[in-house]
Amino acid sequence: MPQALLCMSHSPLLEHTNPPAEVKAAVEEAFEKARAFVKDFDPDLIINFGPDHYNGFFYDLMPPFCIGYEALGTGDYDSWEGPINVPTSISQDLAEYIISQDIDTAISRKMEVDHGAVQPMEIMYGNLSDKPMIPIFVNSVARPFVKVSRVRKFGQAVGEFFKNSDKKVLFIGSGGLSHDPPVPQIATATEEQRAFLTNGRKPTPEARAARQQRTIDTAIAFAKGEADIMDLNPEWDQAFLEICKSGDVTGFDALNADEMDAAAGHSSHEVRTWVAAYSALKACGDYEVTYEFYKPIKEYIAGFGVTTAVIK
Ligand SMILES: O=C(O)CCc1cccc(O)c1O
Ligand SMILES: [Fe+2]
Repeated sequence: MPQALLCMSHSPLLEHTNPPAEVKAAVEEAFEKARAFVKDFDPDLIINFGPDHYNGFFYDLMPPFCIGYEALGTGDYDSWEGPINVPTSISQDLAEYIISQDIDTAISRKMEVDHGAVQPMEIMYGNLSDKPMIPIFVNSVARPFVKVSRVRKFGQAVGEFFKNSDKKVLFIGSGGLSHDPPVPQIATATEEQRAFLTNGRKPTPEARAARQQRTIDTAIAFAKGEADIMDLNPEWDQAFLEICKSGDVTGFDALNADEMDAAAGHSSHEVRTWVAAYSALKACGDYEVTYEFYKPIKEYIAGFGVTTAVIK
């Protein structure tokens, strides 16, 4: 059965800040195009490569990759909260296949996934309880990072597993492109932030609300040119989109984490989810990108991209 791909940026600010009406309309149109694509492809199974922002994964135990056997949404920023419809036996077979290919992966029987992982599914389907989905965590904020070539090989192994599947599989990647939202980094964290990054699971409602308000305030200031975060980088984003469209996923290998921090912001590493998804699709066959949307949107703190692709 065939495979397809949807990669898109996410932002918890979609419902919290107000870009100009034409920008909102353009984003809504991109979502509509993506929904039509997904509806037309009508997958049996979703393989969802998602990041996490210290809602499900912390420095008490930080794997580069983790396959969810069972999972639940953390509900941060009013995202999906509670159980997700994960086909556990397929997750298990996938993990067994990946390690048989000399690629390591963590697994979780209770994986917690945040807004970053669930937002594409919420936009496509409105819930995470109907369509079967295997959540795959790809570490995209917490150093140390594996090389991008490793993410490509991990994605490739996932793709190979589904190449001859009897199910129609949609690979989703969620995140990016250039952006630098106010997520603390371990290297520059205060004592209080270090404690949160290591042990911040199940925040109090007050702590969660404060964190969310800080992001919203930063986005509003950023749009006015007044925030102390790095600018978006449309040139970097376009170059990344060119690699996606080239069909040569080894082109991702040249991405380097230090350079990405400097050029595209400390959350640009979320494109690792795209690298994994595109590499998975490529393992199933030569692909073509059938739709691309891109706009740098300060109110969402995101170089905002949406792409779809199919096997040629
Ligand atoms: O509070 C957070 O954890 C960061 C929220 C956030 C903001 C803008 C773009 C993103 O991709 C994102 O995840
Ligand atoms: Fe994010």
